[in-house]
Amino acid sequence: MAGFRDRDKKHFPLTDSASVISLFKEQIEGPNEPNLALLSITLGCIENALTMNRAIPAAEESALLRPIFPVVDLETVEALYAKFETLVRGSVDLTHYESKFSSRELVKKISDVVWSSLSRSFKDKAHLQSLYSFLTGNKLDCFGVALGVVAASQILGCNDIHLALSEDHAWVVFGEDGTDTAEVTWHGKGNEDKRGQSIALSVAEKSWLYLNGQPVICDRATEVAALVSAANPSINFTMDSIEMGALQQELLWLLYDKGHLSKYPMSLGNLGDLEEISPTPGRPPPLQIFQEAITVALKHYNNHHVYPYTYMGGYLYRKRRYKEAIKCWAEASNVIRKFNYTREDEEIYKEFLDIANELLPNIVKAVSLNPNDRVQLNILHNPEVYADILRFYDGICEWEEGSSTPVLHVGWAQNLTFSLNKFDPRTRAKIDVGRDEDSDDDSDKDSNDENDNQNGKLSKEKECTEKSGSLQRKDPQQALSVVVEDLKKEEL
Ligand SMILES: CC1(C)CN=C(N2CCN(c3ncnc4sc(C(F)(F)C(F)(F)F)cc34)CC2)S1
Repeated sequence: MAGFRDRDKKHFPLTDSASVISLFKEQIEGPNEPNLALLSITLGCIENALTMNRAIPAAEESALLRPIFPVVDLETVEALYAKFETLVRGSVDLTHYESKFSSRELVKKISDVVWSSLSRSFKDKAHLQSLYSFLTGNKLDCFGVALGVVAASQILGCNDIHLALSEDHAWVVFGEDGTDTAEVTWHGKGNEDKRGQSIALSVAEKSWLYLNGQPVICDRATEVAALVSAANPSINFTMDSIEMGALQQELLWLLYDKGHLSKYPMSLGNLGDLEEISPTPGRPPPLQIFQEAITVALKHYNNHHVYPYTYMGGYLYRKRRYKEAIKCWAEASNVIRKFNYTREDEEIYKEFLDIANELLPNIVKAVSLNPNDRVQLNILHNPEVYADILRFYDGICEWEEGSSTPVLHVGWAQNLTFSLNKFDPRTRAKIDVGRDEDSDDDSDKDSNDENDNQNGKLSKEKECTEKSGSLQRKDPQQALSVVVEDLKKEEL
């Protein structure tokens, strides 16, 4: 049972990042499980002090120089913790729930306790992810509600209730073997919340939002990693708190060294981004951390996570390593093609739209401006790069196939042709799209069709042929130009 123990209290008042690190270190090392409410309140209090109302009036120029780490008093944290504990224990009468393991009704009740305390103001601002925000402002974002439910569960002694994380949604798992699932928060804008409902396999099977049944299932230490990862050092659109970013970075390395990021690709991505901003001496370079996230996704999540590839692709793009960035985006597309697009997948749609309609065209423009740039080895004459761009688009076409909602529109086609036409025709002739030689025995293809049909996904050949006449994918450029024609017709 979590509680605010004397061993926790001895760290206070927290006066610098070292004291925060030692509090988290002791909490993670045990012997008791880390107290999520205590850590979320504490980190939220520090984030609030370091990022809110930081507009520095010119008169206080010296403020820019003076260290501003806030002092976190025991009284402040203890009062907020007691408020949360009173709310939770006062609202949930555990005598109504006799079972050793949690029931769906109990999970829904705990979710209702957090939910009913929320103010109605809009919830997609920053800094709404901690219990500090909940207890001082009755505001939480969708992640914060899920974390609050798990922190409340811990206070109630429901140690089977744990956080489940996809790349854009959070829910809980519970029950005897931890495989029951329940929505506890909302998702996106204008979607009715489904709190209390299970993440039925039918929904999870093909949608990116639920990662096809491959979410990150947290234990208490991974839940600490999630609340640390969710910390937000930004002061405003253009400025970050250096102190908050450094604290988040040190906490992530503490969790990394204890193995608590080893099944959490996004937290490794966050760490890689922080290392790019401010490298820690003696630690691996960002690229190695991003590679580790990809390896985790391959090993533990059957390569169903997109973000490990877009973390690395974004980094390589910023370093102007365009050939490698495009390779990463082709790999990201190789993941998304396994899903069917649904209307709640907007976040990843925007990610691919940005790559296709901003980043790729920027690269093609940049390298065509100075074709003799030895560094770029003029990627417009590199058949591998051209093939990767085709793979990138092919994955998005396959993502759309069998989906309830269309993905592509003529804007995509315009950018597609802009990017592809910049490649030298001889280069385009050099690639092999791996089309099958005309084989006599079509049985395996039929069986493929059959399997594909079962998953509601027609085979690429069949769908592509149907979509664009008797196309035999002789020439990829022809294939794409036919798809482009179709899209233009649809637009008219
Ligand atoms: C390559 C990128 C565009 C750069 N940042 C990315 N992030 C930033 C951090 N981020 C995250 N980083 C750590 N953990 C989580 S859990 C989570 C979520 F499940 F969606 C939740 F909880 F609903 F918000 C999101 C998320 C979301 C993805 S992906």
